[in-house]
Amino acid sequence: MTAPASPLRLGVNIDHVATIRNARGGEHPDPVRAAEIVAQAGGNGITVHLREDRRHIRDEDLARVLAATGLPLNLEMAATDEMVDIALRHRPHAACIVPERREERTTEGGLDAAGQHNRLAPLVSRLADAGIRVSLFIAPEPRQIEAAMALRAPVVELHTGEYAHATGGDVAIQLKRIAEMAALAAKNGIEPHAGHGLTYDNVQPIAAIPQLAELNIGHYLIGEAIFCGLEASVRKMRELMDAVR
Ligand SMILES: CC(=O)[C@@H](O)[C@H](O)COP(=O)(O)O
Ligand SMILES: NCC(=O)COP(=O)(O)O
Repeated sequence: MTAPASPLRLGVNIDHVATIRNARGGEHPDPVRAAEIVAQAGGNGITVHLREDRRHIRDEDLARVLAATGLPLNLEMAATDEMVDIALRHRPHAACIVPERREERTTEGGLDAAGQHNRLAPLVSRLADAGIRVSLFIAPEPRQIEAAMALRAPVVELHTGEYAHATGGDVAIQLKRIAEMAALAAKNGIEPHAGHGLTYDNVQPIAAIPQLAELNIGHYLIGEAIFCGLEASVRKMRELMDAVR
């Protein structure tokens, strides 16, 4: 008999509220208001990515977003001393280490945890020693899960971008990779999360993977919010996820 799947949390990435705000350089729309609406709509967490170039979320947003709701904050950040210092000052619930290339349009791949053990180990320790739950945003590959184990990361977030962009028979191949890596992570005591590029149309096969504990979804929800409002877009995503768990 298979064990029932555990509840699946929805973390809402509000970066692109700040993208729109920054387009005009003022204060509207405010990511704090977005965080409050996510809380009302049944989101389980807030995710923000403080990019090195500050193209959306900015330093001054962090304290305000943290104070806005009782929801846990997942701070996505590059593996740099500057970002670790910021995380230690703000003490978010979780810090998700992501790869960053200044010129990229979005986070195109996973963190090469396997190839950067020595660089990542002291950063992971500093965060963990401060009581911050460390997550590694990795491609769904066995060697990256093994690297997360070696780094004693309690969480991995599996990059779903290749799945989201797949077509035809490749969709099932990419889904299988994610399902297998979620199972491998869970078997080894690591809590698997997933995210990137998820939409109403592609979320359910991912949400049905029983080991996954959290999905982080942003760009699509903020885009849909333009048409139906943020509360409605979060509620609809929640319903789609709940329908398969
Ligand atoms: C790591 C990740 O997937 C998120 O940060 C998401 O991509 C939103 O930020 P960008 O759109 O700036 O990549
Ligand atoms: N880590 C993934 C995330 O936070 C949201 O990614 P996206 O839905 O904006 O592509």
